[in-house]
Parts: sequence; structure tokens; C-alpha cells
Amino acid sequence: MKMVLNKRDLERAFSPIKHRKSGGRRSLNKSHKGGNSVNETSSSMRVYVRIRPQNPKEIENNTRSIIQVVDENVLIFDSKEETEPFFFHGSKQNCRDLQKKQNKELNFGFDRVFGCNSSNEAVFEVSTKDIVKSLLDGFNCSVFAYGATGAGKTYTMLGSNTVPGITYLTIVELYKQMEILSSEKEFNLGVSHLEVYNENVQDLIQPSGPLHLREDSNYGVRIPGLSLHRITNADELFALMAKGNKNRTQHPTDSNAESSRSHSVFQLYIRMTNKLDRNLKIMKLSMIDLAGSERGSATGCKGMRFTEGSNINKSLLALGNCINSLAGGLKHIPYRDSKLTRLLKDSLGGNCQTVMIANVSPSSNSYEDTYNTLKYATRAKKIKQMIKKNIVSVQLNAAQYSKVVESLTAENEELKLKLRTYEAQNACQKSTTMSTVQSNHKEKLSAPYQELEAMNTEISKLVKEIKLLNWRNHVKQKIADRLPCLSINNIQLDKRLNRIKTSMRQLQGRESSFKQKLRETIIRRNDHFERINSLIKTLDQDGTNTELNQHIAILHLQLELHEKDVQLGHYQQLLSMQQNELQSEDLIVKEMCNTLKQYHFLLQGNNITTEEMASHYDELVHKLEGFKHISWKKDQETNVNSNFTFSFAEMLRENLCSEGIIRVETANKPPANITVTGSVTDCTGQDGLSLSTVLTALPDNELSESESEAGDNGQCGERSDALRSTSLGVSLSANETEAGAEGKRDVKSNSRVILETVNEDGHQLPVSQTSLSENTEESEIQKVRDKTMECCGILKEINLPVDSMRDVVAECSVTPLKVHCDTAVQNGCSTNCSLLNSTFLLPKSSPSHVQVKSPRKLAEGNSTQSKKQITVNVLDSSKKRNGSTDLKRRLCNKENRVAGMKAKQSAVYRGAGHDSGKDHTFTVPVLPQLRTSKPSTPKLTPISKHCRPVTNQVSGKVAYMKQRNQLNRAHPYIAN
Ligand SMILES: Nc1ncnc2c1ncn2[C@@H]1O[C@H](COP(=O)(O)OP(=O)(O)OP(=O)(O)O)[C@@H](O)[C@H]1O
Repeated sequence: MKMVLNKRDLERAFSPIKHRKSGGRRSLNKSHKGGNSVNETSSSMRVYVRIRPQNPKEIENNTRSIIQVVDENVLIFDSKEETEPFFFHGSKQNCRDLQKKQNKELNFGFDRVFGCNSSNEAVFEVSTKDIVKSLLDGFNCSVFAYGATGAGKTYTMLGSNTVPGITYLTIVELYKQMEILSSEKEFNLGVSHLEVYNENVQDLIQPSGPLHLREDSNYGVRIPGLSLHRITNADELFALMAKGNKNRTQHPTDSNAESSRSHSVFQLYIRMTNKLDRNLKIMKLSMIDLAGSERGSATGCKGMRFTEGSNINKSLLALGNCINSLAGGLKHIPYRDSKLTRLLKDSLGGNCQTVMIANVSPSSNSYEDTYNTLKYATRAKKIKQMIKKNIVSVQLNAAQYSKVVESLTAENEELKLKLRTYEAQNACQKSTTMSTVQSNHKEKLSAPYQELEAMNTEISKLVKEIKLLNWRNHVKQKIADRLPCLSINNIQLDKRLNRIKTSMRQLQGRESSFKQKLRETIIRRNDHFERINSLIKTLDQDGTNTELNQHIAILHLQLELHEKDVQLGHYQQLLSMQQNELQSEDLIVKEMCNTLKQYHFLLQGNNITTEEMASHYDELVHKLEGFKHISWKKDQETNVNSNFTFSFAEMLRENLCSEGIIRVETANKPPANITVTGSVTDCTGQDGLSLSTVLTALPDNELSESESEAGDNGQCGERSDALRSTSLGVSLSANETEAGAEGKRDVKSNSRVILETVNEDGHQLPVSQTSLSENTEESEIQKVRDKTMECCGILKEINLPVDSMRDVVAECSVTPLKVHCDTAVQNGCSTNCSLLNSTFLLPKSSPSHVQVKSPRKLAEGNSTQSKKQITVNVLDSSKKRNGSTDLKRRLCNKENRVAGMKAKQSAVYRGAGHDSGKDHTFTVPVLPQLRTSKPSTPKLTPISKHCRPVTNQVSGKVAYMKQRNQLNRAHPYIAN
């Protein structure tokens, strides 16, 4: 037993390693092996020590070596020197000089000690080669180099141009291993590289200013804004690594001419998918080169270097504290003390297999640094880590199985097909004794065509990317246009708009870089194509080799097919994006409409709606109805085609008949009869209504009505106005399209009507131009006429003296008035008031008032209720202003309350003469005065279809609108 002589000996007695032991390593290796076989295991941090050779300065100063490597696991720090004989008063003494500082002689044991002569390859073989295996087994791994400044960390991690460091060697090994596994696994790799400089995190590959750290319970520490670069081969990875290292902050100090003044973290993300079961593992390899700890006095740093040094020391101190807490098994680990420890949280105490390489200098000049590093390393060895494989999905679900089976079956089929083709080709070759020359030719063409195919795919991909970016830009622009309409906070609006603009600029930047790439690829493709052409020329100089020509034709077809396939996929992707966008826009519109309606009612209820607001609101409603916007599908507008599709959405309204007139203009004189058939399909594209009619072309200005064969539910009335054009009036009554007792299909607003024109022989009729004359005066007249008919039917049914009205009307020139009623939905009635949107005509000298009985009795069969009437006075258009006032006054006199009013053109009244205080409101726009040249007798839709149970609450308005165009055509107005 050794005698404890003084304090230093005492320290030595309690030094971490008293005997030559390598238990740490053995236990680690054991657990490490275990880690590969199970999903979760515990492991000690592996710690290696590397001693660099003395540098020329140290050699020059003849400094003492303070490290003695005992064997591959043990070193002695500050071993006792071969003491020179000590003389006192001229005689040699047996004891030592007590005035001289005694050597520590501490033994340290590590997983491996690399001496001065060890190479980076040797370090890699022992320290990180195994890491690659663990990584591909699904474990996260970290390697970090720790040590004082100038101790050789960067040399170990990165090396130099001639001596590659362990990062390079590890990645080469990783690629080797991935190559071996490539038949079973798919790999996707991504890289990021950052530095922590003066407590700021910065991206080294795409420097963009300080980044922030975020902690996420699922993903640990994340750095939003840090660029992640996809790589496809080792060269790309090394290029990125080199770029990152070039950007790293380095400054010369007294200790190191190329001192790294920041901590560098290079991370490689691996996504590994098992081809068979599609199980996915995501792993992360972090290679960390820490900045070196330093003593200001030793390094002679001043100013900026001093600040850097103190930041480095601060973060390393925090790292030391974390290592101590982890080694001591404490619950609280002070990760948050520095950016570095927050970043290394995963590697130190998380789910990660970590290797620490402690770099030390052997020179007595670095005595304290080396001692501290060895103590750090010893503490770090005690850290136990629970590591588990990062398997995203271990078990397959049924859907995955079916997918795997599907893909395997498809592959199988493909192989079978190839085999058959091959056999057939073989047989064919035998029978035709195809010359080897031919097959040689084909072989020579195969690779260039494959290359061409790859280029085409790349082009398609780039085009898709450009389109995607374009679309995203367009969407952003739309948002930017819309935002100011709603936003009320200008500061926030500016912020939002700026954000959008920045992101649009980024998108545009990306778009132009894609465009550049596209141009380059197209040039490359064209060059390549030229080369193929010249190759073909050399193979078949006189162009008579038919077999070769056929083969080339097939190759071209295959190329085209492949391209179309790729494009199809891209278009589907684009389409689904656009559909999503449309859906979300649709939702916004609906929500906005609801909100607007609420606000409108609120204003109206408080009697503060201005005339302008009310008419704007009406205009919006009108626009939503879409009556004026029926148009042909754009791309079919000019097509010479007899099939055309148009949206019927605008024509369908909830409760009343809707119609449009379609004009079919033929290039030549149309045949006598044209059959127009059509179908209305609902939004699911299923069969719905069908309609059919025969148009007869008649000479100019001669109106004709021929028999209209309505299909199930559709009605078509037809007219012919000119030799070269034929118009078809199509009307669909909502009551006819409703799902209901008859079980008919509900035709909603996104239904479509498809019409087809066929002549007498059953041939499709070429149509040079198709246009919709819906907006023409004729259609206007037609519309009013139809509304009048319906309205009269309704009025008759609800006991309005239609006959007397008609008599009066017959005597006078007419001013058509449109009655518009809106009702709330109650008592389970899903329909609106029967008067909704109805139009009827009143003469200029109409009776002073029109009595409209409540149609309630129709619904309830209660005759007493029908006697309760409301009265609405409708004045003719020549007395608009006065009339409006009159009306108001009269209604007020009759104890009706004025709810809101438009002084000049419209007014809103609420009638209260109803049985239970229910209100009725009418919109009465004054339409242009019409003159009729030839009244017709239109049919009325059976009243029973129109009349619905009337709801308890009816609200609405009376509106006078300006007289519009003077129409030339006359108008039939009242029918029985
Ligand atoms: N094992 C070694 N063999 C030969 N030269 C070495 C070795 N280790 C380090 N060196 C040399 O020592 C010098 C300092 O090394 P390096 O820059 O790697 O130190 P460092 O620990 O990264 O320092 P800092 O923390 O200041 O960046 C370099 O010139 C390097 O070439």
C-alpha cells in the first residue's frame, strides 16, 4: 500500500481511476450490442481521448509531456518524472525536494486512448464506424469533440484537405452501408449545418441572421428557419459540408492560428423506408465540433476575441454543469443555461447514442486545460442514456398490407409481361434470324433514350414546380387583394401585407430559379436529342433499315407515353390543390354572406340603412343569383362543336321557375328541324332531369312555337328568329326539380345542363358559335312574362281578383311591377312564400290598392284566417316619388309600422294587418314599360305547386327601381 504523503496524494487516492480497469468500456460494448437487438436499451456515453502531437512551438520551448499513455484504455496524467538526485548540503538525499510541486500522477481510463501518433482513420475505426451501424439500426447518434483551444478538435472532426476527418470518413462509411442495404431499403437524406457564435445560432449553409430555438414535446429542440438540404449523393453532402465550414467563424489566436470561435453542429437526417413493409425509421447523426475552452491569459485574447472567449467558456461551463448533473443522476439538468446545452440536450440526455472525443495537448503548457478536459471526460463517462430505435410504424395495418400486396402484384404482372415480351421477342428473333447488328443498334440506342426520358421527366417536374409556384403566388395575390376589404386595423394590415409580399417575393425567386433550370434542362435535352439523331444517322446511313426505324418509332412512343404519365400525375396534384382552394373560397363566401345578412338586418331593424347601402346589398344579392352571368364554358365558346355545356346554376332559383334562352347560330343555313336534347345532372354527375325539344327554323321575324317535348322534368319552349340562328328557351321550375314526394333529383346550384344539337338525319350539328342571349331584351321580356304568369296563378289561388285586374290591365298601357317577397322558414316549411320573386303587371291607372289575402288558409285550411287581409298599395311608375310617400302614409294610417325606407326608389314596409301580427313585405321594382305587338297566352303553372304553407313571420320590402331601357318588344302580361 502506498503512503499518502500530502494533499496531492490524497487527491490521487480518490482519483477516478485507481487501477487499470476498462469496465466502462466492457459494459458499454455489451449494452451497445444489446441496443441493436432490442428497440430500447441503456448505454453509457462512449468517451475517447485523443492526444495530439506537440506542436513546433511546444517542441521549441522544450515543454514537458504531461501525458503518458499506458495502454489503449489508460493514461497517466502528470506522471512522476524520473527524479534527478536531490542533494542537500552536498549529500544525496533519499526523499524528494519538498519545495518542488509534486506531480499528480493520476490514472484515467477511457473507452480508448489515442496517442500522439494515431491517425484520423484509426480514430474513426474505433469511435464512429460502429456509430454508422447503430444509425442504420434506427438510433440517433451524436459525436462531439471536446477540448481546449488548439487541442485538435477540428483536426479530428474535419481534418484537412489531405487528411480527412472522422466526419468525412463516417459519411463515406454510411454511404457504403446504404449501398449494401439499397435492395431492401429506400433512403432519403437531408443535411443542416449551424454554428453557435456568441450565443447566437446561425445557419452555415444559408446564412440568414440569428435563429431561435424552439422546444417541442414531440420533436425536442427545433430551429425554425434552419435550412435543410436534400442530398442524393455523397458529393453533394461534402459540398454542403465544405460550404458550411467556409462560413464558420474562425480567427487566429495565440494558441491556434485557425481557432474556431464557434460551436459547429452538422446534422444529417436519414429517412429509411423498408421496401417490403414500408416501415419507416428516421434517424439523426450530429457531428459537433465545439469551440475550445480557453484561458484569456494563455491565449492573449483582447477585445472581440475576449468576448468570444468568454461566451465560449460560458457555454462550455454550462455544458460541464449539465454533464455533472447527468453523471450525478440529478433530476434537474440545467440545459437552459446556454444555447449550446439546449442544442445538445438530445445528444447528452435524450434518445441518442453519444460519443465524446476529448482532445488534449500533451504539453505542460496546457496542464490545466488537459487536466480539466480529462476530468470532464471522466464525468461524461458516467452518463447513462436510454436510447430507443426511431421506428415510425412497426406494424403494418390492413391498408398498408393491401398496398404492399398491390404493388407486389403489379410488379409481378409487369415482370410477367416483360418475360412474355422477351420470350416473344426471342421467338421472333429466332424466326426472323435477326442479325446481331440490329440488336447492337438497339442496345446503342437504349441508354441515350433512357437519358432522354429522364430529362423529359425532369422538365415535366420543373414545369409542375413552376405552375405550383405560380398558383401559390396567385392565391397569395388574391389574399393580398382581399385583405384590405375586411381589415380594420391598418398596422396589422400592413404587417400582414408585408408578410404576404415577402413570401410572394420568395416564391417568385424560386420560380425564376426553376425557370432558369428549366431553360438549361431544355437546352441539354435538345443537345442530347441532336446527339441521338446523329447516332441514328450513323447507325442507318441511308435510312433504309426499316426494323431500326420501327424500333425508333416505338422508343418515341414510349417516351411520349412516359411523359404523359408523369404529366398526368402532376396535373392531378395541381387539380387537387386548386379544388382545395376553391372549396375554401366557397366557405369564405358563404360565411361572408351570412355575416353580411346579419349586419344588414341589424341596420335595417334599427332603421339606419342608407339608401345606398340597401341598393348595394340588393345588387350583391342579384349578383349572387347570377342571373346576368350565364355564359358558355370558355373553351367551348369558339369550338366548332355541337356539344356544349353551360352552368345552369345561375338559372336555378330556390322556389320559382328559372329560365334562360340559348341561341344556337349555325355556320350555314340550318336544317329545317334541329333536335336539341339535354340533361341536367346534379353535382355528383348522376343522371337527373332530361329535356328535349325540336326547333324549327323559320324565316326572319316569324315567331313560331312548335311542340315542346319536355322530358321528365324539364320544359323547353323554342323559337326561331332568323335563318341562321335558332334560339331555345329553356326553363326549369324549381318545384319540378325538387326532391320530394315524387322522388325526383334535387338540382342544386352546381348542376349543369348539357345540350346537344342533332339534325333530322341524326347527325350532330356543327355549331360555329354558341352564345347565350339571356341578357337580351327578349329574354328580359320572356322572364317578366313568365313571372307574370306564375304570379297571376298564385294571386288567383289566394283569392286576388285576377280577373278584374286583367280587365283593368287590358285597357291600359302597362307598367310591369315585380312583386318580391321573402319569408323566414318556420314550422318545418322548407320553402319560401309563394310570392317570392313573383312578378305581375299593373296598369298605370291601377286601382288605388290591391288586396292580397294571406295564403295561410291554403296551408292550414282555415277559412277564418283568410279573411284577415293586408293591404299594399302599388302606384304606377309615373308617380314614383309621390307614390312612395303615399304608400308610406297610408300604411302608417293603417297602423302599419315603417321599418325602413328608401325615399326615392324603394321603401321597406312592414305590414301588421295579419292574423297574428305577422309581417308581409314586398319588393316592387318598376320595370321598363313594355309594349306588346303580339300578345300570347302563356300557360300557368298549376297553382298547387307554387303554394306552400305560409310561415308565421314574413318580412320584406317594397322597392321602386328606376325605369331602365325602353324595350321595343311588346309584352304579354296576364293570362289565365
Ligand atoms: N492529431 C494531430 N496530428 C497532427 N496535427 C494536429 C493534430 N491535432 C491537431 N493538430 C494541429 O494542431 C493545430 C490546432 O488544431 P485544431 O485547429 O484542430 O484545434 P482546435 O481544438 O480545433 O482549436 P480551436 O478550438 O481553437 O478551434 C492545427 O494546426 C492542427 O493541424
